[in-house]
Amino acid sequence: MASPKKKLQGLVAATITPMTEHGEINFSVIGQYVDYLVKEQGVKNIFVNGTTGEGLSLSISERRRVAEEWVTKGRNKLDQVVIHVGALSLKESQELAQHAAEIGADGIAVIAPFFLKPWNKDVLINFLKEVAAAAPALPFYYYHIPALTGVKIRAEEVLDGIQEKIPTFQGLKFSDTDLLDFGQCVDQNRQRQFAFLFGVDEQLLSALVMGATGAVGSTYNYLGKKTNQMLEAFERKDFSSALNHQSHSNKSSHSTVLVRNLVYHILCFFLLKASRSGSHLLIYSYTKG
Ligand SMILES: CC(=O)N[C@H](C=O)[C@@H](O)[C@H](O)[C@H](O)CO
Ligand SMILES: CC(=O)C(=O)O
Repeated sequence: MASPKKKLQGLVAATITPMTEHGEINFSVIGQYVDYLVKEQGVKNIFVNGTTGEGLSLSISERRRVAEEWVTKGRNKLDQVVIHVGALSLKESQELAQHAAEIGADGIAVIAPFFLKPWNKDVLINFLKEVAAAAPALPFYYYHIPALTGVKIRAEEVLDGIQEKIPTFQGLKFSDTDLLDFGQCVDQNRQRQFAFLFGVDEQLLSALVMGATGAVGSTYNYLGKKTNQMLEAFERKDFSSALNHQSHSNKSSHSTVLVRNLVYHILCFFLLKASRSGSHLLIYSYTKG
């Protein structure tokens, strides 16, 4: 059984799922990957099987094995391992939630079902509640990513009264550019100890101003160290350095795509030979600008 955890804060790397060139999961590099994140990037929290990890493109049995491997290899090295267990099937999602608890993960996160979509807040909350109930001892995070799920219910609305429905609710992973919605989530839950984890890496500084307590993102796989410098600058109220850090990271992501892709490809050379969803999402998102 998981013990009540300290709050998830700071940077959380959304891990890539390493693949062999034949499209099979390459479990053998996960130990190395953990060491790389901790030693080279100063990142000690991970988010597994999410968007970056292509969790929705893996089979349930693969998702279980990937989660197990990260938890095992991260033991005594990482602070927290959060497993994304969202799925279209409630049963599968519950199975993954229960499995995450059994293997000793530190939390679970769930996106909204995205094919037959919940049409209002209550329908969404009921789904999330059923999944959370399958892992009653694990902190639960709602993963808001409307651009990919198509579920546009504002996060502020979802959070309103959520703890009464989901006692294990511990925070929000907010992957959207609507900083008004994000700010209202923070503002209306000030007295609660929720984690407000921002998920649009390019706008993290703005989200910090609005009250983000941490960030989950793909870029922290290789910009972790630099982003930690930005967090430190923000903490000491050196906003001009913080802005320099953000601009620098963004420049490599959107204008000079090459620099960032180079770093990414070096990382991928060691970790990832193929991607389950065709061209890797990261490459897509880095080159789209
Ligand atoms: C769509 C997507 O993958 N979003 C990620 C988190 O949710 C981000 O970490 C982005 O990958 C990142 O901001 C780069 O564009
Ligand atoms: C960024 C993130 O949280 C994800 O890839 O799921």
